[in-house]
Amino acid sequence: MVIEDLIYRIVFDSRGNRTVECEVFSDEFSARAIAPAGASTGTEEAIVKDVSFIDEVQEKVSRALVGISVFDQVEVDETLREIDGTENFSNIGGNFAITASLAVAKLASAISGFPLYAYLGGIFAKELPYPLGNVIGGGAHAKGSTSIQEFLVIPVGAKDFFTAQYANTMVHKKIKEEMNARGIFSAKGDEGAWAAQISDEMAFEIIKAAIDGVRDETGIEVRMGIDVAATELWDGERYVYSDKKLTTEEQIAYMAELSDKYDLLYIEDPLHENDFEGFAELTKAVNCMVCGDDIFVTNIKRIQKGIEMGSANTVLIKPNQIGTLTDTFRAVKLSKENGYDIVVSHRSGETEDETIAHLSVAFNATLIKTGVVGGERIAKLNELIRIEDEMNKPSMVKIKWI
Ligand SMILES: C=C(OP(=O)(O)O)C(=O)O
Ligand SMILES: [Mg+2]
Repeated sequence: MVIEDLIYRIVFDSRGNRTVECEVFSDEFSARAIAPAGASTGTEEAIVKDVSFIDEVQEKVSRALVGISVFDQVEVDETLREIDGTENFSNIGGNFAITASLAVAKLASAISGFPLYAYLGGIFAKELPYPLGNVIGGGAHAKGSTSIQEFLVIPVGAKDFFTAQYANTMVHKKIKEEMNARGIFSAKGDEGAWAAQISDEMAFEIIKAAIDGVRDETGIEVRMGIDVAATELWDGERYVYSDKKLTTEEQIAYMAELSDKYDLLYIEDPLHENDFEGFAELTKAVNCMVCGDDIFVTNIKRIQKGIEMGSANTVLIKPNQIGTLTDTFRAVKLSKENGYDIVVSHRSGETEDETIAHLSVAFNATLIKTGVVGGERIAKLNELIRIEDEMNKPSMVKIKWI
């Protein structure tokens, strides 16, 4: 079965921005994928091409891909790389490339009759990731709120995915109650996390109260994590918070202190995107997941450098950072072969596209980072609930850090 037709159309994302959707056709089958968009993007990410180039890109991509077998994902992805001709997809755009790549995988899955997680992950893909839920947010996702971009929760005590997501929704609700009780006005940021004019310290305290409440009511243990998105704080010399400026050494000490004080299970981007040494120093100093997002950008060259230097122990996987499913898979493979955990992640600008739910299962991710509430986040979380329902006796992944 070959790709018979490929079209792009412009649709909208959760921030109301225009984005591209790719739809591919073969026989009576069709499948589509939509590009998400970041706000705190890594410098080395695949380039996002303006949607106004849609006709030109469609002409190039469809001419190249029509006729290729829907089951030859590597050929499809290498062809996308070839017609682009650059490392970072600056020609056809990573957004146009990833949507074609994922749409073809979804088409192949539809034709094969296997759900995408099974088509990609095989019959032994039977473990579900824990949801890493964003409950309080600031930084580039909600200016005027906290300096740390994301305060995250992981319901490690839940025995199944449904209960895990349920626990995260309880924490999210309790945080609102806690803020109301303290007279703090809050609204929602880009990812559905609560945004408020509070200090980072206050955010930790509020979340602690909320997860204690959930434990008392349900017996489920919930741990905390953060995405500092430190590149956004770095001014070239220091990390600039609303209430302090820290040197690299002070930043590392601060991260270690937070990890101790709040028993953090997860710290993402604690240092700026080019500080491989700082990442390595912190990874040695703490006993939790230290995850690289902007530093690795799902790119095997940068992940390889991190592995050699001992930077981080976890890799954030965002398919649109690298531009094809094949390169995403290579990033996952390299990370895992070297003992790194992986976390499959949404972007702050999202849509109803649920593909990453399947990727998280196919790739046996430890966590899926995709918010807690909001239609575009719930699309992925509910898909995981469906996957759990449809699987015969799935289990949750074992988190080696607990
Ligand atoms: C999801 C994130 O944000 P963005 O999509 O804005 O890069 C992140 O930094 O992990
Ligand atoms: Mg991040």
